[in-house]
Amino acid sequence: MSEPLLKLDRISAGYGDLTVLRDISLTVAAGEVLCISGRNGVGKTTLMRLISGALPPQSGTIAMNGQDIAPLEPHARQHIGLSYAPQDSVTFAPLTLRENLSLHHKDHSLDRYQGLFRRFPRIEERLGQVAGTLSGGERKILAFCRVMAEGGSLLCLDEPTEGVQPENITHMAEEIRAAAEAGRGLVVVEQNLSLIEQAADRVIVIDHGEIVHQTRNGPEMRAEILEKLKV
Ligand SMILES: Nc1ncnc2c1ncn2[C@@H]1O[C@H](COP(=O)(O)OP(=O)(O)OP(=O)(O)O)[C@@H](O)[C@H]1O
Repeated sequence: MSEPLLKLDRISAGYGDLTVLRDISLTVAAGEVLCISGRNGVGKTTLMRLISGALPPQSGTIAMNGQDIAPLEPHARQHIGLSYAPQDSVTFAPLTLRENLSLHHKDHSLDRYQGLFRRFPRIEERLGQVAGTLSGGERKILAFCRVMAEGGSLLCLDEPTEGVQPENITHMAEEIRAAAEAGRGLVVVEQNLSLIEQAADRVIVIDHGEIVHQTRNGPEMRAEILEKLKV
């Protein structure tokens, strides 16, 4: 059998002496959407930092397509197909939307965004506006468009829907499903149950740095997640 796109085996990670994640094992296959949910401060962003390469593991292994990626810096992981949109969406405030979307591509072309512009027409309408004047939700959509167009085989999105209105959450879910159907794998940290229901194949709930529940998307999923999110 082929190796999963992403495999974490018994990972622990944290900051200095503080261990935030304990004994995390998970896989993501090509064509699969794995959502990670959990209450505030339980380690979801820490997990994304670990996958993206911003944070080294304290123990355990992390592999992409069977290759140990622990030694690889974030840019090297990006080079082998890992695209990451952090929770605090990286947009360059003094630059226009056009520049935010195009400067990191050699050809500076916006052609790769045509499908995304159809789903999020306000982004295309405002290409000449500087990103610093966007609302919080609009900035999240801009960052979402940028990462979805990056072309990575593994997309990691940290709370893409924060501050985004329901109609656009549905559009994000459609894009996520389309990416999965095109064979990409996605890890999406998300609290929004609507996005999870519309986009996930599977969901993992983290609490106190450990996986406390795993389930496939289905009629019982919402109730199971809500039960695990109870304080
Ligand atoms: N740079 C850091 N140094 C020390 N502790 C940190 C650092 N970043 C995060 N933490 C701590 O790690 C724990 C997990 O934080 P993390 O951001 O991973 O949580 P989260 O599940 O993403 O939360 P939220 O849902 O609020 O975004 C928290 O207790 C946080 O205070």
